[in-house]
Amino acid sequence: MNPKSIIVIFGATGDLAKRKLFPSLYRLYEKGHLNDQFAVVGVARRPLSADEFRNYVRDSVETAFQQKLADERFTSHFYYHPFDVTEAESYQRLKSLLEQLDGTYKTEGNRIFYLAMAPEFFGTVTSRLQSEGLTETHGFKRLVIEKPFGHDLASAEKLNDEIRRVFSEREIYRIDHYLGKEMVQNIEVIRFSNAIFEPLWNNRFIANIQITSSETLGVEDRGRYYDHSGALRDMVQNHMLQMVALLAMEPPIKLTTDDIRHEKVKVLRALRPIAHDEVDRYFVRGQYGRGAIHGKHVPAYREEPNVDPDSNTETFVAGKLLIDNFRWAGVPFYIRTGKRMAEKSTKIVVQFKDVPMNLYYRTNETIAPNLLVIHIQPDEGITLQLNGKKTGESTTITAPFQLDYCNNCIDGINTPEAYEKLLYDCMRGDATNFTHWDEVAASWQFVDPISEVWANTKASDFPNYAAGSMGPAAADELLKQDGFHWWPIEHPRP
Ligand SMILES: NC(=O)C1=CN([C@@H]2O[C@H](COP(=O)(O)OP(=O)(O)OC[C@H]3O[C@@H](n4cnc5c(N)ncnc54)[C@H](OP(=O)(O)O)[C@@H]3O)[C@@H](O)[C@H]2O)C=CC1
Ligand SMILES: O=C1O[C@H](COP(=O)(O)O)[C@@H](O)[C@H](O)[C@H]1O
Repeated sequence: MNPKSIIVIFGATGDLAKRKLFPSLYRLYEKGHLNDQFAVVGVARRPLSADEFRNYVRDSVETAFQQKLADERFTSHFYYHPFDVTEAESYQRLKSLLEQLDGTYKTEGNRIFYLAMAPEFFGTVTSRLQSEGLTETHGFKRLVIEKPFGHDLASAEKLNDEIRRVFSEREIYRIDHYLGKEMVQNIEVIRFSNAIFEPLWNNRFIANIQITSSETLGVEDRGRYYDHSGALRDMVQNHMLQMVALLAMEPPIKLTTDDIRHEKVKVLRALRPIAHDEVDRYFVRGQYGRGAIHGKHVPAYREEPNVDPDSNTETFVAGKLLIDNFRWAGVPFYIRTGKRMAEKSTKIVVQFKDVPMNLYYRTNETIAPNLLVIHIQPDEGITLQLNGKKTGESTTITAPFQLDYCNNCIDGINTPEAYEKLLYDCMRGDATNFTHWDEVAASWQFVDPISEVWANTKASDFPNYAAGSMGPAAADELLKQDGFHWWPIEHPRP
């Protein structure tokens, strides 16, 4: 089914639209997932003509794919409507444009409003869309909303109340772009379609689960936003907890949006709350100092543009999460994420418990644990680490070996970009890979006490990790005290 819709992008001249949204729409168009019954209207303040905007879109696509567009077929679907979203009058002209385009492209009154602009505008835009009649349509109306969805539970509730006055929960698509990643979507398939995993997927057989999402980039030009956010709000509240939920949820009754979300919410609600006086025991914060990444010297976080030179903001978080339910009681989920780390890598390592009796036991030799590694990015695939006889040695000497499947090594397969999948899902009305309000609320509830403690206590040791390292030593201690260690994130492909 090819969806028909007008997509209104608020913030169409911004970084997100340019780097992600236009290229993703182009890929959908090129693959034939969009028929000709679609139009995109860009909204931003700067005065561009329709032609200038189309050139801007063309440029963004050509930059993303490093190839020239052959003709104007794709960009001819784009329109531009310059106005300041805080001014009520301009919405009437936008309304007329949408009605006119609806006739031209036969989009049956279907409208997607994509808020790709600063969150302070989310409430204003949604209420104006209603008061000026843009949401009165005979087709569907949907709201796509970018992160951050609030900066704590109270602000998220306020924002949610504002948008729920205009859009029902079913019409709201809260973006978490990790949910659009191929291998994040693969987690449930790996778990629920393999007879060898599901029986072992519990506290009887799993020792711990580790999720690492490390970046080599610093804050780039987002210092103003990031210095008020930090890694806990920027990455943990959303992407990291979403991955925890997918790894820990019960098998849903059916693979429907509601059933999957229901199971994820149950996990987030079962996270053991961290009391203020327990934060130091379960969580570690870090901030990068100067260092070198892949041989290039980079400045400390406090030296980045638009960052307070005395900033207390964390650029790294490691945490130990416990899920208080029958399946996971006693199994630590370790998470870590940070900027300016040694590698760009997102990986999940499931460490299985040791065999009950080590027949190959020798005083100075230990048997390696079985590991299931889910490679999210940049490499995609899974590795299963098993043990076998060490070649050429007697049967008492074991050695680990890896069964390796590489998803993005297959010739001709070009994994769709997360935004491409999410835009297409939204156009088709599939909200499975978007976050429900209950998930957002439960995540903030978990994260809030940690950010409260960190906001109120100055980290005396910041900066406490060098750019280009794997974070502060305390993150290693977190696992060491439980008898574990972080598994390496580099994974040389054969
Ligand atoms: N960039 C990214 O990689 C990511 C961004 N996000 C989120 O996406 C959203 C957009 O981010 P990003 O694109 O980086 O932001 P930018 O600052 O690059 O872009 C903001 C956009 O909003 C427009 N704008 C600002 N004020 C007004 C106004 N009063 N009326 C109309 N338009 C206005 C700007 O255009 P003009 O100046 O012409 O008005 C511009 O198009 C944010 O919520 C961000 O958190 C989420 C994940 C990643
Ligand atoms: O949402 C965000 O994610 C990016 C990391 O995304 P990835 O797809 O490159 O792993 C992060 O850089 C950014 O700070 C954060 O807002």
